Amino acid sequence: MAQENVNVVVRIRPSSNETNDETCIQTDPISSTITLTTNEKQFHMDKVFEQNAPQEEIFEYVQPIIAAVKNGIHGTIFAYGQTGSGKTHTMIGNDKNLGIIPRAIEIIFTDLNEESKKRNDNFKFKISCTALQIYCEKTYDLLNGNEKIEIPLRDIFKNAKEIEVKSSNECMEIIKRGLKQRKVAGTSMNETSSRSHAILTLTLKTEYFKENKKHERISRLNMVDLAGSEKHTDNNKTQNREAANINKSLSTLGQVIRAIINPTPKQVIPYRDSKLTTILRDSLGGNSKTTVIVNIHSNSKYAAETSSTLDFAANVKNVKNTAILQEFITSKETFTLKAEVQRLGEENDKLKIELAKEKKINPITNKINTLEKELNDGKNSIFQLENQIELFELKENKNKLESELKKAKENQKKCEFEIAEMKLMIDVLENENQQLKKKVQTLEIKNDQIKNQRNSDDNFEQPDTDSDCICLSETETSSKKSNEISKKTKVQFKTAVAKRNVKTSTSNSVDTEILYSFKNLIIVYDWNDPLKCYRFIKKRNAENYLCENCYRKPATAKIWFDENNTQFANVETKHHPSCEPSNVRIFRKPNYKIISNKNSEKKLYIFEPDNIKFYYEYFWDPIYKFFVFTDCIKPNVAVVCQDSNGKEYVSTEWPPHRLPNGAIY
Ligand SMILES: Nc1ncnc2c1ncn2[C@@H]1O[C@H](COP(=O)(O)OP(=O)(O)OP(=O)(O)O)[C@@H](O)[C@H]1O
Repeated sequence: MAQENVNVVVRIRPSSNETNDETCIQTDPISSTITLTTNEKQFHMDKVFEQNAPQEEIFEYVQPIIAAVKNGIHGTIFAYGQTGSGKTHTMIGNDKNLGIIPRAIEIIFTDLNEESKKRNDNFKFKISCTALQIYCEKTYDLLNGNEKIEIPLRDIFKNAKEIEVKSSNECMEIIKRGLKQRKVAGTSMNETSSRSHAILTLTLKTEYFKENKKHERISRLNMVDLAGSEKHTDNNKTQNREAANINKSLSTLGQVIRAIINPTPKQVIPYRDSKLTTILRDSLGGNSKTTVIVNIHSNSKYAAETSSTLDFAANVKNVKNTAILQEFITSKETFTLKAEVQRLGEENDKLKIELAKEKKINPITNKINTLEKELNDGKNSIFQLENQIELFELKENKNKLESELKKAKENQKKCEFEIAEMKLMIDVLENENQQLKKKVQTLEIKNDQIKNQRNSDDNFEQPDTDSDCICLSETETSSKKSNEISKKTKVQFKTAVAKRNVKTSTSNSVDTEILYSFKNLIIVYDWNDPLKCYRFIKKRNAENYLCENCYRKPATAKIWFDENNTQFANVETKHHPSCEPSNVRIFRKPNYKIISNKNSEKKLYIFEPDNIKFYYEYFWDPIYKFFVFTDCIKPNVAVVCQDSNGKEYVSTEWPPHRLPNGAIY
């Protein structure tokens, strides 16, 4: 669960009938800001309750904490402030104006009873209460009927008397009786001033079964009415001692809060420096949802106390708590076995008592033997049941581990399959690479031959005279071009590429021209649209070529030669998945340049349509009679064609399968 700040609200008590009722505060209820007019200090709170705020409104505000407690989360509500500022009024109130404690008890009982009815008794709850007071740094139990017995601080809630209550009325009666024992006295500022801190705790235990599992939740609601803080006093000696002790515990409370919000390395939060902070340990910086109600006077006479109270409030607001759901889940079997263990344990205890009695009253050995045997049987049963519990828990653990192992194995299989696929792909690429190397070698030999030929003939191609011009004016997109190309152009386009015939198509397959063939790679035209093409690759030793897009679901393409020894590809359209073909794009001058260098090596430069500083460099393939670049995994080809008017243009797959080069000028 996430951390959340302690919630801090200010409640201003109505001004008393004093002669000087000049106020020392200004409030802004919208921004929940309170300003001390004496020093213009501003304090931002979570909520500011004006003087006339009724008890219902305060209770409404703390309802989320009570709801959380009902759902298994610890909660604390405490009132802090100067003596006579309205803490007891806020927490306990009177018969006409009930405070938070009686209202909380009432709503908890009502809601849990309703829940129990609603869930057809698959919801049980138990509520118990404790009431403590801390007076002059000693902790007393207000429910044990003897106020003088101090309870040891260690495990205070175990040592305090906890009374299970069945109804809100019973609970209130017990609490009222306890509170009567609380130390109160008339001070100069409050006729019935609380001279002790009162800590009332309700412990809620709920249980229900869900999917054969028992869910138990145990949460506490602490409701604290602190003793009043006052520095000056004109009271008697006892009251001065009380005031000193009250101030000591409240100043430790302040130190604890400052230590929580300004932590330093190796520093220990001084919770144990006072009884109050020891008990409230979980409520401040611990496992609890906490709201602090800060009660103040508005009268300027109390400006100094009000200021220090608001300083305290501003500090508490920075304390962060982490409230965790207090739930314990046990499977039904474990629960039943545990109950059985408990029953046998109890039986065992009874038997022991009986045995002891028997020994005293009647020393007949037979009876003793029988009882001892029963006792041993009981012990054995307990031992067996405990073993069963352990076995059951181990089995549960084993099942969990097995299912985790199964998942891990499945994952491993997936990974192995992926690795196998990758290896296959690497094989194909390596094969391609080798073929490319061979091709380069062949080209180099060819090139040498051509050079020799040219040297002898002195008959080489002149460089293109337009080669310096790179200005682009017109680039035709494939879609536009697709509409423009006439049937005749198509035919010419195809003829110009490879001078091959389009074969007749059957329903399942079509014979088509090969735009480019590179042993393991063929690029063929889309049989319907010469502005689109498909790429097919061949696995090692495979007869057929596979669609490069949907590599795993092969669409077969096979290379054939007709009677004129013309190469063509037969593509099975039926099995071809709906892969997007690559676009073929047409470029017209000056969007491309063909340049021959001194060695008569022809190169084609196609300029990036959107940025003429970049270009793609293609090398002339003298064998296949088109341009190609092969320095990437997927070679691209570009063919020089003529349209119906005899105008030259370049057709190529677009965009190419690599990044463009830098600008040439
Ligand atoms: N909001 C309020 N509305 C009406 N009466 C109030 C309010 N707050 C306080 N009072 C009255 O003021 C008196 C003093 O209040 P209360 O005893 O609650 O103060 P306190 O902060 O608990 O003081 P101490 O710390 O001395 O115990 C009581 O008579 C109480 O009824």
